Amino acid sequence: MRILAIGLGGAGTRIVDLLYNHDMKSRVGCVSAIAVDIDGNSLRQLSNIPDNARMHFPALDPEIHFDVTSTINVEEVMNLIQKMDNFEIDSIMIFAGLGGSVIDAIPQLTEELRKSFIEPIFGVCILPIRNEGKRHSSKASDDLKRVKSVLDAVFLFDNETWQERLKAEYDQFSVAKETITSSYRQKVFPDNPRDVYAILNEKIARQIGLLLRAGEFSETGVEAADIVLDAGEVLNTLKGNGLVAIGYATEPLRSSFKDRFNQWRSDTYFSETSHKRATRIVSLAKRAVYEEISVPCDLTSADKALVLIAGPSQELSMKGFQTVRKWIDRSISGLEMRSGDYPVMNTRFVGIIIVLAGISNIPRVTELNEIRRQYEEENAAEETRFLQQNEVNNGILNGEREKATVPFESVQTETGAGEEEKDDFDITDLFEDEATESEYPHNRETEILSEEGDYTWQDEEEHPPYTSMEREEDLQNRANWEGTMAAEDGKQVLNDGMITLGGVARSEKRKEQNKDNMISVEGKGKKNATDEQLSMPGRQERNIADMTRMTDGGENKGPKDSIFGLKDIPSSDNKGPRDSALVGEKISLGKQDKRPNDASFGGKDVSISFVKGPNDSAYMGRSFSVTSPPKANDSALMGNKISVKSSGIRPNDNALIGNKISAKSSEIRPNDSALTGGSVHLSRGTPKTKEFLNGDVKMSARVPAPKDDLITRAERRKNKTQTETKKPEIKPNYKKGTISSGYEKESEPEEDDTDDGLFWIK
Ligand SMILES: Nc1nc2c(ncn2[C@@H]2O[C@H](COP(=O)(O)OP(=O)(O)OP(=O)(O)O)[C@@H](O)[C@H]2O)c(=O)[nH]1
Repeated sequence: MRILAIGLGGAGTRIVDLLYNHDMKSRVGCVSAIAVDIDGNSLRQLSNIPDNARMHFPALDPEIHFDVTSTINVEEVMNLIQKMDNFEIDSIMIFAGLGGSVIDAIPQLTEELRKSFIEPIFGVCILPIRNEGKRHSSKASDDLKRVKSVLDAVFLFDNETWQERLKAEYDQFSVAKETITSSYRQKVFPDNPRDVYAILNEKIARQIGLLLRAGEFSETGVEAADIVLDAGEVLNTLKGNGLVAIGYATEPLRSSFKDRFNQWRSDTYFSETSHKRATRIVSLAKRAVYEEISVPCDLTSADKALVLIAGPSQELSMKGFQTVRKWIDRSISGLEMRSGDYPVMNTRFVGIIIVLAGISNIPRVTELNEIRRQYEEENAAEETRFLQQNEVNNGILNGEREKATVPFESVQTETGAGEEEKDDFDITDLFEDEATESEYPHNRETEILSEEGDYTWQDEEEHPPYTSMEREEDLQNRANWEGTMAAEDGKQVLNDGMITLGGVARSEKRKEQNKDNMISVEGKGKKNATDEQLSMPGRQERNIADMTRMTDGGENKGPKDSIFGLKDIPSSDNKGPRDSALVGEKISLGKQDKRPNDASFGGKDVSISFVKGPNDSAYMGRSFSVTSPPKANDSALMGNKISVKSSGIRPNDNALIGNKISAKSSEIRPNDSALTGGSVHLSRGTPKTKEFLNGDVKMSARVPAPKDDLITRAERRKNKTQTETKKPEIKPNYKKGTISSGYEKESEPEEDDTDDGLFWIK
């Protein structure tokens, strides 16, 4: 899927920078990137996005109030986008950190983009870490509501979850390696925020990048992509579906000499280990959904899903795959589930990607909303107290001494005065308080309060403008978080130059208040093991998913179409399967009254007799045998081995493509450039072309002669044979996976260049 990636702010630009880097390394070229920020320092530190694609909009004076939406000139951004050499894109993706300031530009930017692009616009948004403070989390909650309402879908990635998870993983790894003398093998979780972000960004870029690269080729014409996935499949899963999460889990395959040797052992060996391979796919899927997911969520609240498995074909267990499909299909609340398997040769990994779209239950989002609610309540209480205190002060200034001496709880609390101090109230205390409090940015609210007499930030949809003062506080909170992270390990905080800290001084008291504002959300238990799983509430009135064995389709109700597959599909049932129903290693249908309609057949061995002909691009697989059907019309037959017997009507278009084609007793010959393949056998043809037939192409008696390319090709082949030119075997460009939109492209053998699975699928 080709995208225009727009990075906004520190988080957005850094992630897009990395995504762009991965894209260049993979030589696929499906990402066109620009970075927009108000922080020039952060922009300068990017290392991959070209300079002319970085846009810096400095605030006139960061110390005074500035509005991000007017600071960032959206028209200039649009000009740059239009000037860019934009290839045909399938969608636009905007990357930004929730709770930051630059994300405020999304609504405006989206509005402009929609004027020029009809492609869907998605967001990739980062949820903040808890320690960044209540105000930050509260703004993140507001931001999410706002961007969700203007974008077609929003991918979420939770910094908090992933930071904890990776830290636990690193800790576990270091403990495990303590016995090893060479310290360089120890992985230590960094305490520098920049390095933490770098690790998190790597995860995000990998999850998103792999999904994008699936289905793209390198421009050089070299078959760099092993997976071809129709971008439409991904877009259909995402579009109009609110919040999206991606789960991505991989497992390295053992590559000892013995294992390599075992690859050449008999089929019996593989059948013995088939259960093991199936279990691996299932456990990878569980990991992808429960552990390695961009934001932990309730699977049963998802509306749509997309499942892809990839790896060496002999390791991809169809049984495991079908079990996973069935599990996901039954678990999600919606009905749409897409899936595909992608055999990738020469890789040492097996992996799975699971995309869940339209999720309604994401605990972290609920938590942010709750923090926002609490924060607003606290703000309201504080403002009320402040107003009351102002009134008291005014009373004192007006000489109303008695009014000032009225016991006032909040004043006592603020000053820490005990009961005995009640009578010794000193007017100077109030002035001190006033001086201290004057630093609090309350002017606007005070005005509102004095006018309306009550606090009015109750409207859920009303978002108070994000002032530069608030921004400074956020930055301060973030600095606290950075400090805390370092302090945990007793290490010095390094100045990473990545995040510019604001320069507005605050009183000690205000800092204390900030501390109070820090949330104390019920902490997650420290993860001790990586296999710890989230336990999500199960869905009511659903069968318990069978994760280990193949499950029957269900009692009296017919199984969903997507459940068909595997070895055999019963041939006696007259009710034809509906949709993309037939996927499996071996499919056999006989005497069906009703033809299967859509792109129904995908599998290794498909055998169909006496069926009402499938009409679309129905047959795709390795080996086909079609007996006496009405003609297959479109580009129907594609596979390694195609055999058409007694066809009443010829297949017309570019119908036959495969390694080995055998058409017997065809009454009418295929006319167009119909026959393409390594080995073509037509019987009952006219003898006149015999002189041209050589090598793999044979024609006998009564089939009308092919008059198109075939003759030329046969002649060419003959000449080549005569000059003893060694001719490489002709292979079709595409080899079928198991869904209609998924093709495996055969690529040159290529060694993995990393051991982390990053480029094992390009
Ligand atoms: N994963 C990840 N998250 C980041 C990164 N930088 C910042 N964040 C998170 O994103 C949130 C927004 O931060 P930024 O993107 O730096 O904010 P901004 O939009 O540039 O606005 P400022 O508030 O001016 O910094 C922060 O609260 C962090 O939680 C990063 O490089 N990677």
